[in-house]
Amino acid sequence: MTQPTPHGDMPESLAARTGAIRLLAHVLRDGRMLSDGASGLDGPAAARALRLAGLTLRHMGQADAMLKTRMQRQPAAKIRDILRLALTELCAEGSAAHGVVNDAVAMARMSPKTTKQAGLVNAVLRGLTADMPATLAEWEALPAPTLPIWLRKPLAASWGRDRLEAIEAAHLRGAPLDLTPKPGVSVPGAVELPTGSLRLEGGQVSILPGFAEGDWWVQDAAAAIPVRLLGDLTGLRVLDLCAAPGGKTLQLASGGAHVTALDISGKRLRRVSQNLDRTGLTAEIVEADALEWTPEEPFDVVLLDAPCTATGTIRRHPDLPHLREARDIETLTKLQYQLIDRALTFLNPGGRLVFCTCSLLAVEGEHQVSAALKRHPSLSAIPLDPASFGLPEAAASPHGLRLLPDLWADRGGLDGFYMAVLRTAGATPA
Ligand SMILES: C[S@@+](CC[C@H](N)C(=O)[O-])C[C@H]1O[C@@H](n2cnc3c(N)ncnc32)[C@H](O)[C@@H]1O
Repeated sequence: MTQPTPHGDMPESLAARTGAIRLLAHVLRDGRMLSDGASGLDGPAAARALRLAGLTLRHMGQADAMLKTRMQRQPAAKIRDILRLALTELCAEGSAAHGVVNDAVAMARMSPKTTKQAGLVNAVLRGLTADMPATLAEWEALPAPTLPIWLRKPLAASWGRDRLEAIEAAHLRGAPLDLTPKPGVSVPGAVELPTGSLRLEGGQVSILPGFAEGDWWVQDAAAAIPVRLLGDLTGLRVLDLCAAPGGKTLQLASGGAHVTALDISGKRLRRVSQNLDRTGLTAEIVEADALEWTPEEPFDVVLLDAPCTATGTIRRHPDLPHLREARDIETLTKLQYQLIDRALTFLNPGGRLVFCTCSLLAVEGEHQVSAALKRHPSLSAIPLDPASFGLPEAAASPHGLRLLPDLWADRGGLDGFYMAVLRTAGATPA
């Protein structure tokens, strides 16, 4: 007799695949992020569903190219997702063919709307799995998936075609698990990067040693650098202006600063509070629109990790190219410029503004800082030497540091980021 599972009578593999199909629909048709966790599952099946949906989004270009030659007409959207997932599992994961095909057919049969197309799913997948070596050779010979044209164009213009292709290859490889440790903390099995972050291949975060003790937090190695640019933080009054979910707030507090963590989103600020509780660190939390809020006293440092397209995090979030649009750039760059000007009004004379964005686009990084320096002639950019922060020379950039995901390919890469430190005129605070 079949034992009941946490997913009713469904085995975990079928539950995870069903969850992945649900997630693909959320991203591709409802425009929701994968991280909204809408698979309807929990525990290991939810984690597997999320991983499968992400893998399918990463390889969607290849799967679509292969499916196109095998079907005369476009099937229903859900059937297309079932086939994309199956093909990705077969070719990119090397999953066992019988399980993949049986579950794909079972998923097609689950709904009256798609059950009639179960035969098509079966025929296409049986055809592909009949000669797996040939199918794999065809998959391998396909061009690597590319970014949407609205992103490719500006990236090729800023970084060149070779670099663009290297970035796209890095997106396909995915990302390791990076941790930012409190001073003196190490994690068994983790490699220490020259920038100070600890790197693991992956794993369930909440069962890693030191999680419950709050010894570290999850933060991409690139995202951990902006705070490191500030050096000693002891006793400084620091405003983390767009703080949630709080990776940089934790770094600032752990470095001995008096931190005010402000964000417009109360929901996201709850994550900052949870992170502070777990790590035993403290910061004053403010829920406000930075463009309207005014502090009672100025700050020595403002860290502005501005809202942006987040295109630097595509290797972790393969849903982003499907959710963002070219028109987002204009809205976000306008907000970034307003936030920079607002942030400068919060500083003491001689105070420092760290501006950073996890974007691949120069308009959200280099151009913003160049324009701010022109608008405010008394502002200066503090020169940053990549080597002083453990980074390769390729990270050198006008006024700041530019990280792209193809850097450190042999170590597992980095998210894309731009960062600069600007100083206002006047006395330097102690
Ligand atoms: C890139 S995220 C910040 C990530 C964060 N610094 C970290 O390291 O975890 C940008 C944040 O800006 C916030 N935000 C957007 N517009 C804002 C505004 N007008 N005022 C304050 N926060 C804003 C968003 O809610 C979001 O949490």
